[in-house]
Amino acid sequence: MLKQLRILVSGRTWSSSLRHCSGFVSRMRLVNQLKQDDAACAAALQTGSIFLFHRLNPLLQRIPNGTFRPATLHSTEVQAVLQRLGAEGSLLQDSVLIGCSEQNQAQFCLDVGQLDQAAVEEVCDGKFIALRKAFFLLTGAEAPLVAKAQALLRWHQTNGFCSATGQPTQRNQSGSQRVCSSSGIVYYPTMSPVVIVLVSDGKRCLLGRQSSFPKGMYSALAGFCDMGETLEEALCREVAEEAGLQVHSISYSGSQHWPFPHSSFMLGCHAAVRPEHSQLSVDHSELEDARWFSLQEVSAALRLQAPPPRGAPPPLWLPPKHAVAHRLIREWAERQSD
Ligand SMILES: NC(=O)C1=CN([C@@H]2O[C@H](COP(=O)(O)OP(=O)(O)OC[C@H]3O[C@@H](n4cnc5c(N)ncnc54)[C@H](O)[C@@H]3O)[C@@H](O)[C@H]2O)C=CC1
Ligand SMILES: [Mg+2]
Repeated sequence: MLKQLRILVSGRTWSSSLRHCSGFVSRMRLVNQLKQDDAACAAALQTGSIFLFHRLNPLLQRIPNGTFRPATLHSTEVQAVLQRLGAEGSLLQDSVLIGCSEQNQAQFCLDVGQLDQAAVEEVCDGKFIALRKAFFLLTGAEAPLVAKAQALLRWHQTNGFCSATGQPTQRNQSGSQRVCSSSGIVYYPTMSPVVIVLVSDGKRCLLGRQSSFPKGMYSALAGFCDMGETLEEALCREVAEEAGLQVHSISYSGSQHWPFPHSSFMLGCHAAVRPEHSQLSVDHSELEDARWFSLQEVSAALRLQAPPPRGAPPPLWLPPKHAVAHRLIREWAERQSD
């Protein structure tokens, strides 16, 4: 492991200090070092693994048990693909650092949108699949990494110019920042904070749906935080706006990065309303519908394994397992059953 680390950081002396660190600590320190040190990051790219995208769609491979995983190629394999398709080898340098594997191998992502999609798919034995669909197909732990990769690639594709001077911005080797070539202003990737809350009246939970959701799907209420708001203020405002309710007893559950529509930082909470104040007044400009659901209805939806067949009347359908909304709904159902 140390030998590998030394190669990755081109012999920098700090690698010896990692000898006493846990695997997790050494990985975090390696990623932090690679963000700051262009030469070390360029060296790590030569031995790293790469997640490929085509116009922000990740490359997935079907594995023998019928499930999907993101295709991860060694950088030498990506170079061979580029060569075979007649692309510039320097395209590899556009790779963006996304993390570090448990084997201390640096992980990158690269968008090959300028190459012919079908040709890359054939050479790599995979398919580029829209992230919304890929999110339902990926059951392993890689889904958050793929989401992070897409978010970073999108940020680079849309932040090529300084919003103060209009001049081009240049990225560092890892892609952790961009700097305006004229003013020196430094830009970092951004996320929008979103509060998401499962409201309960003690016996039932409140779920809503937007018209853009798949038929039958309901989720916890969510909304973007306004500038200057606390998490609690944003939560109370969103529930008041969308459902006409006043909540109390807010408790934090967990967070997640969510790549849609761009890059949101979801802050998941539970909250309560008094049963005598549970009369809904739904804002239909924001939500197509919002309703109270019983434990029985929610438990049945949690047991569903596959989407409802086309044409069948849709039962209650919940967001995918790795969405924080799913986690909030499951937590509520477990507490009710206790
Ligand atoms: N991971 C999960 O479990 C879930 C994630 N979500 C995500 O939460 C996000 C927010 O939920 P909504 O009910 O749509 O929010 P919302 O209730 O705040 O309404 C969306 C509107 O807010 C405005 N807005 C304010 N700041 C914005 C910003 N930074 N970016 C975009 N729009 C902004 C826009 O006018 C937009 O149409 C959604 O984009 C959705 O993808 C929603 C439910 C479940
Ligand atoms: Mg909303």
